Amino acid sequence: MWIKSIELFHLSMPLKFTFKTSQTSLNRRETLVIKLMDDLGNTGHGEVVAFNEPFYTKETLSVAKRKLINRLLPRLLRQEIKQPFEVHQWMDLTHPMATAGLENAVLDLFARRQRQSIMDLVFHEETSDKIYAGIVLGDLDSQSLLNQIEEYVNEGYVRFKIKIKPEDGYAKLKQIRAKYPDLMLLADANNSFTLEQMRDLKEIDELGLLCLEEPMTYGDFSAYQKLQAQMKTPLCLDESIQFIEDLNTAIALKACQVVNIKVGRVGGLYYAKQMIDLCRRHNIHYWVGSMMESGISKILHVHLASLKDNYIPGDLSSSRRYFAKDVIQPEITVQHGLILVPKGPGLGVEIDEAALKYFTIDHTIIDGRT
Ligand SMILES: O=C(O)CCC(=O)c1ccccc1C(=O)O
Ligand SMILES: [Mg+2]
Repeated sequence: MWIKSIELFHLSMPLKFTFKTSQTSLNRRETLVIKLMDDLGNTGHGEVVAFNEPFYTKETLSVAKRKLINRLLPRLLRQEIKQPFEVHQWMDLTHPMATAGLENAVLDLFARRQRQSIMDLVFHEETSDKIYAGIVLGDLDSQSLLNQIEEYVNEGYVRFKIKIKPEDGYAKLKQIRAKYPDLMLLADANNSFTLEQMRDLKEIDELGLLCLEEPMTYGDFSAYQKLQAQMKTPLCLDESIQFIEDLNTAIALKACQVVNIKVGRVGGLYYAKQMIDLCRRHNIHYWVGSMMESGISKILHVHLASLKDNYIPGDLSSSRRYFAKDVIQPEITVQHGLILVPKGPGLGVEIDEAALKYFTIDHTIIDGRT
């Protein structure tokens, strides 16, 4: 396969709500969309989901963009692509989200060209036709949390993740639990606790959470090891696991029981699959997160969540919860708590070109002469 044209769309999508975590506050989401076209006129899309500020991982959107324009994308025009994952032979993992966006676009293109779903191309196993959705709620006051949970439970959602910080995380979760004793509930602390707060952590441990995501400093596997030894609640790693080595270390130290898989964070579906294989071999649970992305990356995560041994429903909910409009057609919708997995070629959805254009704040054509 030869790639004939490459476009890069820098999107800015206003969020319908302010998303507050222990680390940041977001009211608009900027990402990059890579559009590739092959010699037969097929197209493929991938999204680069780095943030403007390095609050989550170190990679920023501006650095990822520069590297894609100057180095990575021009290379795609110079050689024949025989297999989608061969791009990893010449891309390193210094900017995993740039790498992932490029790989995802090549994969979508390759799969569409073969009239095959990306999941059939990459995983040779049975997948679900529909998956349970999951809501993520930011660090809101208790009353807003309770109101929103009620609203979403009434809409049919069954799984809730709450962003917490040490000051009031336990109090909020306790109130939710009191009202919803059987709700599928988890909490994400985004690195805001330390082992000094063991008393709070022990209290949280009594709430029957599905898991506790990233309580300790990221990458501090020895802190996770100590904490997991004292908690019944499975610890879940997200930002601490960026490379296969991180996962190997976590497994060796018994630092977690669960891993949140996000394609962008780990550098593409190639690495996500390796991590899933590793989790399966070591009886570590995995499930699928995501990061307030447009439908292009969200739907990829919906596909990944259609693997049948996901531990819990993912951070995957309707497009309209986040944005006034999405850039994919059909948008992601949730009915009776479920999302249908689109089974068509590639990502199984089309791009809404008008919406893509509407959200674009910068457009670059890569002609190979840069
Ligand atoms: O609603 C979503 O897309 C998931 C939100 C989420 O939890 C998140 C969003 C941005 C950055 C990091 C995280 C996280 O999982 O830690
Ligand atoms: Mg997280």
